[in-house]
Amino acid sequence: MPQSDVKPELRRKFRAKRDNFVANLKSGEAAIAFSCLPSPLAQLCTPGKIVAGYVAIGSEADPAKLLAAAAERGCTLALPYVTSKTSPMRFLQWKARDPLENGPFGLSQPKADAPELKPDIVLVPLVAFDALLMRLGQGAGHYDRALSVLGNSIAVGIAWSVQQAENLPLDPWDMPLDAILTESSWISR
Ligand SMILES: Nc1nc2c(c(=O)[nH]1)N(C=O)[C@@H](CNc1ccc(C(=O)N[C@@H](CCC(=O)O)C(=O)O)cc1)CN2
Ligand SMILES: Nc1ncnc2c1ncn2[C@@H]1O[C@H](COP(=O)(O)OP(=O)(O)OP(=O)(O)O)[C@@H](O)[C@H]1O
Repeated sequence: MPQSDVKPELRRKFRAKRDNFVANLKSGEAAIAFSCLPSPLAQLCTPGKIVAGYVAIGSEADPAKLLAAAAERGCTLALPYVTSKTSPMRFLQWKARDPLENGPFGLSQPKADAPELKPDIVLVPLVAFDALLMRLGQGAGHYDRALSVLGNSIAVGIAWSVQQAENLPLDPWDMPLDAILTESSWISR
């Protein structure tokens, strides 16, 4: 069976795990999670680097404080912009106080006319990851397509530890991550 056919069930399972984990987090644990850049990531966030993040929805790990820390270090920020499942994703510039607009799938996105940027570092949302640093996303292929054309960018998955899967099913287009940051660890090659 094509690997894609087993992915929907895995998405359901790991979204439920993530929801359950976040619902049971103590408020102190939630407050410190993803609140500062781990040193390998801080070292990459030098002035002028372009760092793309995302606006978390639901129980996704929230990179907002990591983005603020990168901006504090002189990085330029970008957020993803999509219009549908099938159209390619672009990264648009975003500054801390710029207003966001409602996009599809309940997303908050920069205004469509913000400048398009090519990120050096991409903080990547995910549904599940494995020890080989492969990821399962929302199923639209937005990040697989974006990462495949970005070339030298560094892709860092941001996830709760319960999102780690034994072995994810892989399709030929799946793009590996360079590292994963969870609330309790930094996993890299
Ligand atoms: N916060 C966030 N922003 C992001 C992504 C993401 O995963 N998370 N994306 C990653 O590609 C892109 C948007 N792509 C998406 C593609 C499909 C669905 C989607 O089908 N969502 C389901 C509900 C998911 C759920 O239950 O958690 C839906 O709307 O039915 C969402 C985003 C860019 N921005
Ligand atoms: N580089 C690519 N070029 C064209 N289509 C692609 C590419 N990468 C993935 N796709 C398409 O995206 C669809 C979804 O792929 P998959 O189910 O692996 O998504 P995902 O990894 O969960 O999602 P995402 O990458 O958005 O987080 C597939 O139909 C696949 O054909």
